[in-house]
Parts: sequence; structure tokens; C-alpha cells
Amino acid sequence: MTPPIGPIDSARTPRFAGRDGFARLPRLDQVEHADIVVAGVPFDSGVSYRPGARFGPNHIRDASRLLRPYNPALDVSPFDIAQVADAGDIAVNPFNIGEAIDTIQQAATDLTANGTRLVTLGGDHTIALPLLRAAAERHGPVALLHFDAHLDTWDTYFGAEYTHGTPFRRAFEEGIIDTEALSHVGTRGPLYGKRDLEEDRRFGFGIVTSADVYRQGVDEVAAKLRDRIGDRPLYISIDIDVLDPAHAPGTGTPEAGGITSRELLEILRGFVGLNIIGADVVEVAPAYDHAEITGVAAAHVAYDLVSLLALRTADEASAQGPAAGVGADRVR
Ligand SMILES: N=C(N)NCCCC(=O)O
Ligand SMILES: [Zn+2]
Ligand SMILES: [Zn+2]
Repeated sequence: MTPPIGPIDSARTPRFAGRDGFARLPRLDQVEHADIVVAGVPFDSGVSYRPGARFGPNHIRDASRLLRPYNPALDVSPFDIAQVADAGDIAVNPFNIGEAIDTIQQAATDLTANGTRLVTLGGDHTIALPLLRAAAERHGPVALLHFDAHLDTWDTYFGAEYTHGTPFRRAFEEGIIDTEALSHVGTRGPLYGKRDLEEDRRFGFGIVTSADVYRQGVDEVAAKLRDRIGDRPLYISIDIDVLDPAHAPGTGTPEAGGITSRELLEILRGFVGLNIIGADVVEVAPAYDHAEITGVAAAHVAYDLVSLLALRTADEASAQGPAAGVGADRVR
């Protein structure tokens, strides 16, 4: 008699990994090919303050159940024009940040091997570094749009180089981001000193503060960012704490005076036509959430990112002609 199949081994796969279906999409193993995959990274061993973002991916998936297939703001049905699937969670070692970073980089490389575009649900912001490494392996140094209350270009915390406050400094040092096209959007709040800003500028970042978004408005901000990026391969990293705590209380390092979820979504919608190659939504920590406010915001942000990627995928497919067209090799 074959032995019964037991529960998942919690010593190999952390018990906070698993469970299916962003936007009730099929799992990756249920489709022959995916143009876009959504994957979770339940990792928060890089945080400086409140922990809990390891539970972010499934919270966002839970909150994504109400998403509908047509996106009127972009006039697109993303799941009709591209095969989108949920790849589940990348199971990472919560006790070894270096190993976790390597695991994430390898998984991202594997998931994008055939030109598939990846939207990652975090997890804390540490995960942006291996995701950028994987993106740069494929595309060379990438343009970066970083939505966040924080700069995340600090050097170390308690001597640690790999944390959620340091990924973009490491990315600069590694030469994997294009210093001609780096922008933070939504920054605000107290810093450790003026030097934080001086160093950040030296790395090549431009800053659109939360107050700039308020004063200039979303259309002007999106237009300026579009100009700076041009047709470069673009990675978009969204720390949910870019939103005001009123719009995203469920996060680890909240700062007052943030942008609204409407402003964030409207800025993103201004990026149609950009060469977006990947994106993440990080720092959702459900223990501090109420009524799924943060989960719903993150789910909608991820949905608009998927919509933008789907539009880009369809554009590229139609430029290649009908034989390579979206849907040509798909079982539905
Ligand atoms: N990436 C996020 N969410 N926060 C970074 C905050 C780093 C600090 O505690 O100074
Ligand atoms: Zn942040
Ligand atoms: Zn961050």
C-alpha cells in the first residue's frame, strides 16, 4: 500500500507560505504558458520596526477576491488579452536573509525565463534587491520608479547590509539600476540627517515628495516621470506605506502625510505605453490592518500593474504579428 500523503513539512516550507489565487486566477501549473505571473514572497526578516509583512501575500490575495475582469480606468480586460496566473509563494528561509535573497533571485529568474513578466507581492522591501538583480540579468540596468514614504537607500541597520531600508543603495552599488532614470515618489517624514538626501542624490535619484503630488497633481507628476523614463526597461516598486496611514494602516513603518490610494492609482494609469518589465507591491502587514483597508488598496494597485503589463504584452505580441499573438498557444 502506498503511504498516505501527509501535511506539508513546516521545516522545509514555512507554514506562512501557500494558498492560491490572486484575483481568482489560475495557478501557474494549470496553464501551459503565462504572459504575466503574480507571485508572493512571505518574507519579513529584514524589517526595522513592526514585523508581519510575511503574511502580506495571502492578505492581498484574500482582498483581491472582489476584483472584476474589466478595468474601466484603462479600458482593458487584462485577463482576456494576456494569460495571467498565480505562481503561489516563493518559500524562503526566514532565519537566513542571504539565503532568502538568493532564493528569491533564482525564483524570479526562473519565473521570467521565457519573457514572462512578474508582479511580486511582499513581503518586506528587502525583496526588491533580488527582484532587481533578476530583472537586470535579463534587461541590463533598469529604470526604477520607487513609490514609498521612505528612501530605502540607507547604508546599514545595526551593521546589517540587507534590510528593508537598504535595497536601493545595494542596487546602486551593484550597478543593476540605471542611474539616469531613478525616482522616488511619495517620500515624506523625518530622516536621520540631511546626509540621507545628499547620498540619495549622489546615487542618481530624483524625488517627487508626497507634498509634490498634492501641489502638482497626478497628471503633471506622471508626465514628468514618463519623460524621465522614456523607453527604458522599467521596474516599479511600490511600498504600500507610500499611502497615508488612513489609506494603508496595515504596514510596518507608517508615516503621516501620505498620498491617497486614488492618487497612486491615477499616477500608475499615466504609465500606459512605458516598457514596464516587472513590479512589486510590498510591506503589507495584515496584523495592523482594519477592515482589509490596506489589503484592498494593495490588491487594486497590483490589479492596475497587471493591467499595464497586459497592455504592454498585447502591444508587443501584435507588433510581432498574429502567429505570435496573445492566445495563439493557449488552452482556455
Ligand atoms: N522600507 C520600509 N517600509 N521602511 C524602511 C524604514 C527604515 C527605518 O526604520 O528607518
Ligand atoms: Zn516605506
Ligand atoms: Zn520601502
